[in-house]
Amino acid sequence: MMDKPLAISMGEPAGVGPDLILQIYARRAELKLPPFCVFGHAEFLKSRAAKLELDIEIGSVDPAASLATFVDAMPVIDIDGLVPDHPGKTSMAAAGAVIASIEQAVTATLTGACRALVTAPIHKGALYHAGFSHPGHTEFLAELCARGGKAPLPVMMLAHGGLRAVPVTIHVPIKDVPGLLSRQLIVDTVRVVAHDLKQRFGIAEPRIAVAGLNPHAGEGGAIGREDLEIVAPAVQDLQLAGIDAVGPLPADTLFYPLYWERYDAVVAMYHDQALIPIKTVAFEDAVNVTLGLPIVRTSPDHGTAFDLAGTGKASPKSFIAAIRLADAMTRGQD
Ligand SMILES: NC(=O)C1=CN([C@@H]2O[C@H](COP(=O)(O)OP(=O)(O)OC[C@H]3O[C@@H](n4cnc5c(N)ncnc54)[C@H](O)[C@@H]3O)[C@@H](O)[C@H]2O)C=CC1
Ligand SMILES: NCC(=O)COP(=O)(O)O
Repeated sequence: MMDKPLAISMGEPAGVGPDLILQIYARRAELKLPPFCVFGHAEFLKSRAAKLELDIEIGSVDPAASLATFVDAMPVIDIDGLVPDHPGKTSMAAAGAVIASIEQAVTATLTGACRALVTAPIHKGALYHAGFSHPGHTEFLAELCARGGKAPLPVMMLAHGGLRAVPVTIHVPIKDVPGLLSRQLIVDTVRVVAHDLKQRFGIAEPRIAVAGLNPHAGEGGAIGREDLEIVAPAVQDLQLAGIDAVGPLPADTLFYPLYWERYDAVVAMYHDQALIPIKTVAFEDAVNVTLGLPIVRTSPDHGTAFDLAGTGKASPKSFIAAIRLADAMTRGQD
């Protein structure tokens, strides 16, 4: 596997993803980065590199040729389509190439041509507008990994060092969260977390904290009954299955460092309950990892940052951390 490149999907052309890919490639030697290839639109990437005044070569290749090319030119697996270079301005015309770059990068990773996938941010609103029917990468990747069979349960995890936060429900309206939460979904999600922390992060016996849904985890049922009726029974099921899970714990105090540091992951009930704490303390460094897939996928924690696209001013730190984590998670695989 070490002789395979990482696959990077180019993300939303109007956002900072392409800028960061190009800037990071320009610093590949200084940062001692593992070789990667970019699934993207070569002419567009050349245009953005020129805007950013980056003096780099871009070579259109296939994944197999990427390792040799990486030293002298950024290897690009060229995606067909029309991709205008307008930082901060989405184009319906580019949606096809954005989606195809993810699809082709997943195929290359599933077939072993690449060793892991790192995705640059997409603009979900722009893709929905163009007819994309998946809420985000996380759910789309599960469908692509199904390869005609049953899709795995994809689990989003934001990680920075020992702080790992997982939402049980992901890209759903907040009003739907209580109805979507079920004992089975919590059990299945925590099982995936426990499995992948063992297999992919080398944590022999993961300790998992499960947050309650309601303030103060429902205060014994007085402030909402979901914690009593759904979360607590799920935690009991997990404990009976030999998983070191505790909860429901009050979500507001759970992210106090002396509290979360007792656990290898915190499983929260909805997107913002998990992501706000980690983005507050580690926005520039945290990485988004999708658990539950047959491939390793990481991503920077931030989005398309249209206000910074084309300026060269976006921080590359989370993207670099995503590359390093994908590398570390697949190092030593055969
Ligand atoms: N993995 C993915 O594909 C993700 C995609 N998104 C998408 O991104 C779009 C915009 O989302 P927002 O909520 O506005 O979040 P955002 O992360 O794009 O921007 C939020 C704020 O953080 C700043 N920021 C973001 N990245 C930065 C960087 N690397 N360096 C310095 N400052 C940075 C932006 O300038 C902005 O002020 C949405 O469509 C969302 O769905 C959001 C998160 C992840
Ligand atoms: N806020 C993180 C996020 O929405 C990332 O979603 P995905 O595109 O990685 O599924």
